[in-house]
Amino acid sequence: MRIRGFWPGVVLGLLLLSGFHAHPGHASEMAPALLPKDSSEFVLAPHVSFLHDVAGGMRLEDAVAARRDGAFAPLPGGNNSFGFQDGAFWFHARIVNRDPDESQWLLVQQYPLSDSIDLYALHPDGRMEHHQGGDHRPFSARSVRYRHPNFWLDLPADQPVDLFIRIQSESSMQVPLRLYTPTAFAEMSRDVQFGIGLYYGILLSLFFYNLVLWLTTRDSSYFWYVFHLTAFGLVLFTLNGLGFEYLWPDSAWMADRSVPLSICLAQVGVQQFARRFLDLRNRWPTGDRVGLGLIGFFLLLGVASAFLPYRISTPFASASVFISVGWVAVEAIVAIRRGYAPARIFLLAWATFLVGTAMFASVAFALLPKTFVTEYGVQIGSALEMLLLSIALGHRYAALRNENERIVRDAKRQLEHQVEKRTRELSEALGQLGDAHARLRESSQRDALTGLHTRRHFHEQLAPMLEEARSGGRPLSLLMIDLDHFKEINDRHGHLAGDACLRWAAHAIGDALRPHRALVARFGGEEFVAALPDHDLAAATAAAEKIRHQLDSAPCEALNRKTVVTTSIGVHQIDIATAGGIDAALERADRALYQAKAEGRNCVRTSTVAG
Ligand SMILES: Nc1nc2c(ncn2[C@@H]2O[C@H](COP(=O)(O)OP(=O)(O)OP(=O)(O)O)[C@@H](O)[C@H]2O)c(=O)[nH]1
Repeated sequence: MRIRGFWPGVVLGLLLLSGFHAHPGHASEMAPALLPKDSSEFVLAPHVSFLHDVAGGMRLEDAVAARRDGAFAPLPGGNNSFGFQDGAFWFHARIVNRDPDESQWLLVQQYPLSDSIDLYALHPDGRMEHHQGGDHRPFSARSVRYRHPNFWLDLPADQPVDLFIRIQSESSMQVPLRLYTPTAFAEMSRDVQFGIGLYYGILLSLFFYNLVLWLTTRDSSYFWYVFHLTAFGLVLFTLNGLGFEYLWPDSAWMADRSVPLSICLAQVGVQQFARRFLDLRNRWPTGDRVGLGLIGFFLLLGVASAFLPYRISTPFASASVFISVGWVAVEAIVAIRRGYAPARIFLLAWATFLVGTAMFASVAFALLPKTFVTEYGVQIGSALEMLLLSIALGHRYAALRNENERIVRDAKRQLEHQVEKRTRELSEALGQLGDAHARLRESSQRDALTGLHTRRHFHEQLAPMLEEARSGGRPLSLLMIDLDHFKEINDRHGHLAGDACLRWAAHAIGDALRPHRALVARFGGEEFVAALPDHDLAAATAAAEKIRHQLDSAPCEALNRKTVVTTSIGVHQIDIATAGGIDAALERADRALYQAKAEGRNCVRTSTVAG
């Protein structure tokens, strides 16, 4: 596989843009090319002389005459490349075939982009063969269906044949001419086709692999990788002459435009892929803007190359490639310095491509010997580059996935922490609410003035006490306690003093009944009620007496005044076997109290009625 004239062609093209001209004064007769016996291929360059027909109007007769006049000159420095030139070039070589067994030879112009090639073979017997080739002629016109222009030559043994070759081309002017025997050509082209197939096979498998990855992940990096790979593949396809052979065999227009167009597309792909892969927008905004600028430039140049002459658009696009390629390397280095690990493989990939290309260019400049690795540097370098970029994409994907997983993990941990905190706060609030509720319940069960239980709470508590007494077969008694002549206390000492006396009496009752495990409540006004578990009538009466005595024996000291407060108490033992209910029992105790009041107050009376 030969790629005459891509990177080295570009460099040479730029160097030689000014062009070489034959100087008639230096004309010399070249030694004829002697094809030795048993040879199978032959490089023609050392035997080729040339004439630059700047106006392009010379005909064969003129060229023959000019050669006779010594106007043809040897190739400058043996170099068969002239860069971009105006007009036409005439080349001449005299060939003498020394092999009587091999009269059929194939002349191959190993540069696929020449526009028009006219080959004239002048035989000593006056016979003249004329062949035409180049990518401005249909592909089907070629002697052999091959990516390089080629021409069958009849070279009878020991007869000098003068070859005059006229080349006119908008692309670089190159004449890497080689002669092959049919067998040698078949073997050479088989090996080359195998190499080409291998190379595009690698590119195709990477293409489909990453295409599928793009379709499944929808990560645009994969798309731009595939774009870059396709466009770069197209550049080589075009430069190899395969574009003309397989894609546009009849289109001279496409043959001319495909080189600058594919170069521009490849650079758009490279820049866009680098922007996405390195995430320049976030990592290096200035670099990102320069990348965008380059994309805009190559897009414009791509469109312009449809109209610009090939000799302007191609060298311009090729020279711009150096800036673009260098810039990508700068972007990768900046990304690495900013701590983006996947950019290392990216840079390595880029380096393999650049080294491969540099090796290839060095061969063209004769700086390195021609070996398999150096000659196929661009292919090896670019295949390695594509492979490494594919690996880099995988790494980048893994890095992104790990980052995502880390974010999800962190978010989950934070959420758990939050939930834990909120649960703690909630249970604290619930605890406080429970306390408040308990306090509220307690306060609703207590009488505000005396601190004793309320009548309602007494009712609620008495029911279970009664039930307990019933089930245990134990006695339960009630006391109805009413302060005597309390109205008088209020009237005489005022309501506040009355309140103080009520509180005092309540405390005294509570203190007196504490040893009795009694349930004590304010029944209303200056009346109190008490339930005494495990007290029969006698025990309850004794407790009542204790209360009555306690109040009677010590005056209430309220508002600096001593007030005697006496009390009347009615006692009733609930008949737990036949009791009709709480209200009935309370009424019986109340009746006993009434009796105490009626019998002079400050005394204890018991209920005689069962129930
Ligand atoms: N200071 C004060 N007085 C109250 C309170 N509740 C009721 N009283 C008073 O207690 C008095 C009860 O009067 P009565 O029902 O006539 O009974 P009494 O004067 O105690 O006479 P007897 O019960 O028949 O001995 C009324 O004057 C009520 O105003 C209270 O919370 N504070």
